[in-house]
Amino acid sequence: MPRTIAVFGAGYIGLVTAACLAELGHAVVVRDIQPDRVQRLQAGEVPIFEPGLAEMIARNTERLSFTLDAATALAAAEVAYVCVDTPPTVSGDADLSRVWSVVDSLRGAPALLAVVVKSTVPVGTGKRIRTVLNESGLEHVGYASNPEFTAEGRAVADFMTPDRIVIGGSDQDAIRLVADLHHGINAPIEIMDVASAEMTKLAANAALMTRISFINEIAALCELTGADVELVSKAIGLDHRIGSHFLQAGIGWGGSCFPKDSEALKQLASNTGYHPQLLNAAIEVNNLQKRRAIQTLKQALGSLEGTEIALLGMTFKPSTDDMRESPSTVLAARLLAEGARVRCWDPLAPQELPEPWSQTTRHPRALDALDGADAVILATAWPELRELPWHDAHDLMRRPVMFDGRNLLDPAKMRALGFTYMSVGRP
Ligand SMILES: NC(=O)C1=CN([C@@H]2O[C@H](COP(=O)(O)OP(=O)(O)OC[C@H]3O[C@@H](n4cnc5c(N)ncnc54)[C@H](O)[C@@H]3O)[C@@H](O)[C@H]2O)C=CC1
Ligand SMILES: O=C(O)[C@H]1O[C@H](OP(=O)(O)OP(=O)(O)OC[C@H]2O[C@@H](n3ccc(=O)[nH]c3=O)[C@H](O)[C@@H]2O)[C@H](O)[C@@H](O)[C@@H]1O
Repeated sequence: MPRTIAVFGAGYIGLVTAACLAELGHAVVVRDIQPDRVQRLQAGEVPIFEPGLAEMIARNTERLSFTLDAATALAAAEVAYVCVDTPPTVSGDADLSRVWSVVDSLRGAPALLAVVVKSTVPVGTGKRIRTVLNESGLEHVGYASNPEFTAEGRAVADFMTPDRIVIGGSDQDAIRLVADLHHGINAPIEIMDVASAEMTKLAANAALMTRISFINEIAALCELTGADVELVSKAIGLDHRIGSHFLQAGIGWGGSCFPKDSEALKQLASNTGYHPQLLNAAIEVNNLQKRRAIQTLKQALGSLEGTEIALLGMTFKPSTDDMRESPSTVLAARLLAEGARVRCWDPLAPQELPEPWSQTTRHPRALDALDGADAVILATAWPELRELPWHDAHDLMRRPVMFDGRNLLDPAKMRALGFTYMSVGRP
């Protein structure tokens, strides 16, 4: 049955959730606190890039609207979806201030049946929200946790065809309501208590990032022993007990979630007196991975002082414009600190970026960034980089030195073109 839904937060998750719920037939009002963002959405502009999102919003305009005003969003809403950001505080714990601000705005909502939290939150948050709802005269309103597992760059597809839908709650009506909102999606629905749903989200991300750090550690051992991590990764992934996903070695994981969620889980553990050794190791391997890349380049060039380095790929992964916690940012900062000049290229990264990017030069074409460069780092696995005319690039570069941080290119071919070619965990 179609419902009326208020979605709080018009970011990557809020917009995808709103568009997909509208696509499933529900009427959705999205509320954000950024006037510029809301105005652009009202004018039919989509402020973030996510494949298929703009098209989905465009074909559901009758069922989708955008507002700055919480009361307008809640006027007829039967469900309030919380999709606001939960960034780290200075202590590394998740900052829940935006979640509390949404919960505060729910008082007096006339038609509300359930509050659903999709934002990633520490275990125990739902229990606290339940208490606050009860104290706000909303004891009749149900509560559910419905964590999100979509990955950026494929969020719309992931939402519509998920591996599973997780619903945490103790109120059967709220659980049924959230399950019914997903009518039309063919996926197992895992129903559990709120704390387990909150932990499922953090544990899923921790499992994925631990796998990447694991293969990056194996890559380091491959470098020391002459083995090839790409062959090893493929062969171990064929074991059905291991599986092939998230075993791609490279300069490490970044993004809006793995870094902050690993830190939040670590602090959650520390706050309960537990020392999360495996998680700490996964984080440490990831931090070292980016520094190892700079070390490798430094050894190849002798010194980075005064060199011109082309940094190709700025976003934390391909098919997104998201720069949050991108490994490229650490590479750019380290290169600048070593005295190098950095010229960068990316097809989707925003033009306006915080430090250290203003100290770099941005080129619209990868070949322009390579012209006269002493070395190139491939930092994001953009498919265009595979197609680049590397023969021409070789001739344009002052010194044809390459660090392929995503193992995108064929070492033998690049060496045959005359490159001093280095990658992650391959001879
Ligand atoms: N980005 C992703 O791929 C995924 C994100 N998540 C989780 O989803 C949550 C949201 O993440 P993103 O969408 O990436 O964040 P985002 O930063 O892109 O979007 C958050 C939006 O919420 C708005 N906002 C802040 N306070 C508000 C309020 N009181 N009322 C209405 N809107 C408000 C902000 O202005 C912003 O537009 C986070 O907890 C994140 O961990 C979970 C799975 C995947
Ligand atoms: O909680 C979240 O926000 C989301 O975090 C990740 O999604 P996302 O960060 O969008 O992107 P991923 O595809 O997971 O990549 C994360 C990082 O790991 C790196 N990565 C990924 C896979 C791999 O094999 N190797 C590797 O280095 C990527 O380059 C990227 O920097 C999870 O995949 C989603 O399930 C989750 O919902």
